[in-house]
Amino acid sequence: MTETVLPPGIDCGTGMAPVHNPYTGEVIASVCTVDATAIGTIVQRARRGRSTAAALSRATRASVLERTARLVERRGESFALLIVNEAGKTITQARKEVARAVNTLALSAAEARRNAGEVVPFDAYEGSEKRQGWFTREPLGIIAAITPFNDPLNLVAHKLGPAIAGGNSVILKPSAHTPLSALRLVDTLIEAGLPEEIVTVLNGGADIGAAIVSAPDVRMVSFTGGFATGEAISRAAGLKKLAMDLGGNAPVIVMDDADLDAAVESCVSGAFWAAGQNCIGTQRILIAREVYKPFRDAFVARTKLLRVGDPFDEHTDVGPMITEEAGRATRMKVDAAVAQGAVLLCGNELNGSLYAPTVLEDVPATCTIWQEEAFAPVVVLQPFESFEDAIEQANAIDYSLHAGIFTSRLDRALSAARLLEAGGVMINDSSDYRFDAMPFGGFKYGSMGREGVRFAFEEMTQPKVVCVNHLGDVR
Ligand SMILES: NC(=O)c1ccc[n+]([C@@H]2O[C@H](COP(=O)([O-])OP(=O)(O)OC[C@H]3O[C@@H](n4cnc5c(N)ncnc54)[C@H](O)[C@@H]3O)[C@@H](O)[C@H]2O)c1
Repeated sequence: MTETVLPPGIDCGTGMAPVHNPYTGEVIASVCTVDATAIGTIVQRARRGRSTAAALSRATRASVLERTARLVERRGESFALLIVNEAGKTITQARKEVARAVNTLALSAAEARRNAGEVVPFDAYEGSEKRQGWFTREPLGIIAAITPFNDPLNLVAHKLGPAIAGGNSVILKPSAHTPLSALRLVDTLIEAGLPEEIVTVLNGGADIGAAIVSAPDVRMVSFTGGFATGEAISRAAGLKKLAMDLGGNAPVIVMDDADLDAAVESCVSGAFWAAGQNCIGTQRILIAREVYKPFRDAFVARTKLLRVGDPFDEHTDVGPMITEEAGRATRMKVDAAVAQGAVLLCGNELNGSLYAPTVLEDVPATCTIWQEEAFAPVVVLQPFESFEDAIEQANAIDYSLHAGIFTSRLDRALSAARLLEAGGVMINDSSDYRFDAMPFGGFKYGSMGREGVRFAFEEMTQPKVVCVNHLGDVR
């Protein structure tokens, strides 16, 4: 499949860029790219979009989003195939992503109808009894949305849905690896009735990304991606609102009283879903010393059963990494850990872009694979001596999106929920559980703002207070 996809409304300035299937390496499409010289035209269009978007009633925004959700659902299989083709997710995982995107769009429509502001209780305070008022939620204007490769549809829906619901215009730059799902989603929004100038999709890399985030008319940058890119964006953006959904290195604690079978099953999925290219994927499993050996043996045995291969095959559990280079970089990090004393229990084999699910133990805490986000199908097993030790090890890393704990004791579960420094604590689930309506984001380094439709909607709108002074008596 080779096709030319032009972003609506912008001329193809710098030529075409190939999009590759990560499994076969085949070019599946060519997309028109733009560079920083196009930024003036882009912002001009976004300004027009801003006025159009703000003038749409909430009812219109909601019905466009509802129609889009229905269209995406109806064409679910074709969206899923596109995700497999450009991102290399397995077909089963791609179908789940489509279902989640439908929900994200439907939630956004509901938010457009629901979240209209609040009454401000002026009259409840002495001295302001003569006043009455409320606040509304107003659009911010132009929002720059920058998205990563790993959930090429749903993470785009998480930006566009709330932004449109809030009456904003958007300049969207999806990952250069996976622009096709984003382009198709925007086409679908337009088909559902969204005026074209409200969303401008741009294909390209860091160059155009940096130009967008530094454009003065842009009021907010909503970014999902890695720490280094987040740092570059925060330096370039200047005085703009920033929402930063960055990486993780998620810990899951397995207590001695846990249901070990459930913990193994859930952690295998948590570690290797989407070939580990998942910001809340389980990277460090901390296991009570008493159950370390049975957990480890069962975990490694279960991991070895995973079928690695063609993501279009319904039976495949683990598809490719986004590029062969990402696989090579992962293997180097694992080799470095082994050279420093880590024990390889399985995996670390690279075949094209397929990287075998990898389990390590005895990893020195100084290793990159312990300290930093792997974003790969690699997991580290580590025993702990006490609950306090587990919490300390879990919290030792400065990147913190989600954490998990398996235990049958309610007191331990609730203590962990209180003590784990993470944006979400999953009890009897691995770290990678996410429901699209919940507040989603990290604690600690770099994290700013929250996604999850209601929360993103609030980030992407601003309150405006209206206060009425009753000059006469108020009864
Ligand atoms: N917290 C979350 O919700 C979440 C979800 C998914 C992925 N992620 C993170 O995303 C990362 C993986 O995705 P990736 O490799 O695509 O991330 P990345 O940071 O390399 O790229 C993300 C996006 O930023 C763009 N970009 C690159 N340089 C830029 C610049 N200087 N200015 C503006 N834009 C620029 C890229 O082209 C891409 O569209 C991982 O770290 C993962 O944890 C986070």
